[in-house]
This record gives sequence, structure tokens and C-alpha cells, in this order.
Amino acid sequence: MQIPLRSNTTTQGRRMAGARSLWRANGMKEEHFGKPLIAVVNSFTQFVPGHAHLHNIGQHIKGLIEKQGYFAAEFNTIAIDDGIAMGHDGMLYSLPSRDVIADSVEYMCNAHKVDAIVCISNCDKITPGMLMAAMRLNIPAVFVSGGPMEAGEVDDRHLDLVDAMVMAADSNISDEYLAKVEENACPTCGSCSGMFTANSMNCLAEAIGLALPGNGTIVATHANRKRLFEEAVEKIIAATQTYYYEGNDKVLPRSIATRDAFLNAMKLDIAMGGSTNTVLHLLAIAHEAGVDFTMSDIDRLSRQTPNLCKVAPNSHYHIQDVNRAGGILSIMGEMERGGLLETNVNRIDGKTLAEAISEYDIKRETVTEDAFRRFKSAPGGGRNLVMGSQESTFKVLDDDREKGCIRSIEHAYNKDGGLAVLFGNIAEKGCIVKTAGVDSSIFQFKGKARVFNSQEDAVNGILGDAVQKGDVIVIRYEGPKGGPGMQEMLYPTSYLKSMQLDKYCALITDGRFSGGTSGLSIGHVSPEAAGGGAIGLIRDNDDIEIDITRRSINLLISEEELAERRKAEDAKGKDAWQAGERERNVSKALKAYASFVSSADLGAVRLID
Ligand SMILES: CC[C@H](C)C(=O)C(=O)O
Ligand SMILES: [Mg+2]
Repeated sequence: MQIPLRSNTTTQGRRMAGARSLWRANGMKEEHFGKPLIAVVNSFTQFVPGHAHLHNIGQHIKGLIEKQGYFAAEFNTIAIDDGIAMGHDGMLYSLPSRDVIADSVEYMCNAHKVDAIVCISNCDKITPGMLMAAMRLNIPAVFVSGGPMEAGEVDDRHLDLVDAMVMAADSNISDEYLAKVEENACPTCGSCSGMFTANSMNCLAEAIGLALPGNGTIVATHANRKRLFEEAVEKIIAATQTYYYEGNDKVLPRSIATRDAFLNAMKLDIAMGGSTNTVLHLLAIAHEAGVDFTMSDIDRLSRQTPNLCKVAPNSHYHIQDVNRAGGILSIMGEMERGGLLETNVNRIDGKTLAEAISEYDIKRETVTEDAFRRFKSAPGGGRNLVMGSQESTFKVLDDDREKGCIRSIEHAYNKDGGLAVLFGNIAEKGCIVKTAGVDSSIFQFKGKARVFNSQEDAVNGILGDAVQKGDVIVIRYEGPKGGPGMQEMLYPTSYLKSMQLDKYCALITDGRFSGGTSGLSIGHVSPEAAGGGAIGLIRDNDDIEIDITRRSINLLISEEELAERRKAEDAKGKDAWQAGERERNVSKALKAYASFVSSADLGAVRLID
């Protein structure tokens, strides 16, 4: 059964003469009318190294689509560089930009009646924003990211921007050495080279099945990255044809991103020690897809899924090393061997996950030459800002599942996952910790609260010696509503490292973390302080007890005392549950966001009836 093209609305019938004349002015030819209209959804910007190399690729894709006889048109979304926006009020805009991106893709595709989309994403909010839009639109969609940056190199050691951030506040590091690190930490185009949020999300897009093998791990500079874009064109043409001309809805985003696909993606995230932001984004994408996927699923999965991979900041490995070890489908191959995945799910290339694993897990006899081509894609070295401009290869792949970058279940770092959801009287709706980044010696931690009502105050406290070994730093009124925008606390956690306090302190916040954070850093505390959460009732010197093994986090005061404090806070009327004095300019755009946004345990989606 044929499905009518959405684009027929503006290209068919006598009454559309005006729209058609505009399409002609856009370059549409007679033969394009009545055929699928494909949008190239790009996110090129010269503000973000993860996107600065995407200028030409959109037009390259348009050209390839038009060779197949279909009209394609490119538009752009915004993209914020979290690393540049970090640590000042610019970061208030980061999470809200996810929804701006989702909305803008929806606006363009619905206003112009697009039939299918190729999404060119990369950094933190772009991939989730576009995935949210794809779920809303539910038209054929394929995702290709700009690819990871190559790791920096100083004195034979691999490093990245987080090393530069930590060293910048460490008085033991000389100015000369810091300058050398700064110069070399970010050598190429692409998303920052560790298991940060961008790379985590691009790996998850691959796990869900909306992106092709290698999407998460082939470096931006490699020729095989450019090939991924070209393959994506083949796949979107095939998906568009089978959907509209044969009525095959298996290729639609909501048929691919099913509950099983979300569960698989979350399990992959736990196994690879992904950024905690993935929790927020998967919840939001599932919400748009109408899939029942909640924090309690994440809690359950985290108890069942071993941690098979540790990447920077949790080890010396970078994403390029995950590629050399066989990429995401090889991690999923290890998980499949342990019966941890539901592999009978569809992918955008028409394969099931079971088929994809059999072709791309480098440890299978059935592995293909094509898999080796992708996973041999190596960094080129040196400064290189051009997409697909080098063809270096790894001489040998890393197939050591005992001590290598990807471990088998038998040799897991931790049988109990790389991520945990904790509950307790200060997080009744849960909070998140990336256990892959926590030294197991502090899985149980008890300390005195050191309370800050803003990230800025916390940074000053940490660098100004207000924080001592054994403290639990509390940073609140930084949640989705309270910030607003739920800033990433990368500077506070990096400065704890600079001050050599990270192994002796815990940090809890209703804000969130970048993938560059490690240590006993607990975020997404829900409900947030601005939403009446008990985190707002903590006082300096209160005792706080954290037990990762038991998944608990508690303020050690009596229920009566907690109730008294709540009563006193509520009695403040319109001043209740507010940060109080702090210098922060919240624009009207951000206030509009804050008026709709939900709490972190719901993915910080906007609640609109
Ligand atoms: C290095 C941190 C990166 C810029 C980030 O924002 C993230 O991982 O979320
Ligand atoms: Mg980020």
C-alpha cells in the first residue's frame, strides 16, 4: 500500500501554483514534483569544533540525493559548544537549546512538508534535539554525526580539554607545561575525544539503530567518516522508497526506537560508562516517541549490566581506542553473548540488531571486511580541521577482551554497571552517579555538608579552601527550573581534582555533569531545590550518607526535623525554595523555558498539555 507523500500538499494540484513557483525558485525541477522531498538537517557552525567541519557535507549530501532524482534542501540548527559555554552564565542556555533544536527541526519539516530527513548532528544537545524531532515527526530519518575529535598528545600521553581545565587550577603545574597542554589538547575538528556527552549520544544513536556502524567512534578527520555520510544517503533513499511506495513502516523512527531499543541503548550506556546526560536525553527522546521508559527501568538495568569499557575521563582510552577495539557493535556483541540484549529490533539499514552484531562484532567468525575497514580508521595526528581528509589505519585491532579497551563480561570492570540511580530522603525521585568514574574505596561515603546555592559560589569555595577532605559539597538551585537550565558542574568537579580533593569528597547537585566529570559526583537530584526538593533543606555541617552498593543517599536528620525545616521554608511564601541573593541574569527566553520544564527524573522535558 502506498503512503501519500507529505510534500504533495505543496507540490500537487492547480491551487499550489504559488508554492510550486517558489519551489522552482529554490531549484526544484519539473521532474521533482510528486517525488519525495528530503531535508538535510545540518548543524554547521564555526563556533563549535564538533560542527565547524560540516559546512560542505550538507551540500555534498544534497548532490548525492539529487543524483537519485529527488529534490533535497538543507537547513541548519543552532549548536552550543558546552566546553566554551561552561562555567559561566552561558551554560544556562545549553540544555534549553536541546528543545530549541527539536522545535526548529519540527517547524521546518512540518512547515515545508518534508518527507524524510538526514540529520547531521554532533555535540551534546544536537543529537538528542534532533532525535526528539525525529520521534515527533516519525518520517524516515537517518543520523550521521560529525565524528569524534582525535585525542591530544603531549609527551606520549593522550589527553583532552578536561586535562587542560584541571591543570589550569593546579598550582603544581607550570605555566609552560599548561600552555603546551592547551596547545595540544584539542588538535582536530570533531566532538571532544573522551566519553563525553556528544560521543555518548552518537554511540547511543548507533545502538538504537538510527545511525550506521561506526557512527559513534570513527574520527571526524577520517575518510571513512565521509563515507558514512554517503552511505547514509543510500539508506535514506531506500527507507523513503520502502515507506512511501511499499507502505513499509518498519523503517520509521518510532518502529526503530521501540521500548526494546531504548532498553538496549541504556544498557549499552551503562556498559560503556557513558555520560550521565544520556539518562536525561533518553528519557526525553522516549517521551517524544511515546515509549514507556522511566527512571525505574534505568535503576533496574543498572543492577543487571556490567561495566565493560572505561574511556576518558575514567581511563587513558579515548573514543578512537573504542573504534580500534571494534566500536559500539563489538561492545554490544559482548553484551549479546551474555544474553543482555533484545536483538530482534529493526535498524535504519533494514537489518536487525542480531544481523548487525554478527557482521560488525570483530570477535565473531561472521565478521565482515567492511567491519575491519571501519574499525581500522585511525587518527591522522597533528592539527587537522578538515572532515574526511586522512586515511591512516591501525595496523592491528585491539581484540583483547581481558585487559583491552573493551572487556568481556567475564573480565568486566564491575559486574554492577557503570551507572547507578540512588534514592533517599534527599532524592525521593532519584539521582544519578557514574560509578565507572568512582573509586570503589568511596562507594560508601559519609561526610559533612558544605552548601552552596550556585555553581559560582561552589567554585569559589573549592578554590578558596572552604572545602575540606571529608566534605559533601552540595550545589543546589541549579536544576532545570532553578538554574534555570541545569548547568553542568564540570568546573567544580575539575577543581576538586586540581586541589587533590576528588578522592576525599563527594559532590551532590540538582544540576548535571558533563561527561568530563568523574569522582563521587551525584547529579540530577530530584525533586530539585526550586521544586521543593529536600536538597533545599540541607544545612552546613549536616551529615550526609551515600552508599552506592545499596543505592542510597540520605540526610542524617530525623523525619521530624526534616518536616520542621520544610514547614519553615514553605512559610517564606513567595521567597520559599529560592536561591536567595545571587548574581544571575535570567533572560525572558530562559524564564519561558523555566515555566514549562519538568524535573530531571522526567528528562527535563517541557510539560505542555
Ligand atoms: C568535556 C566536556 C564536554 C564539553 C561536555 O560538555 C560534556 O561531556 O557534556
Ligand atoms: Mg555537555
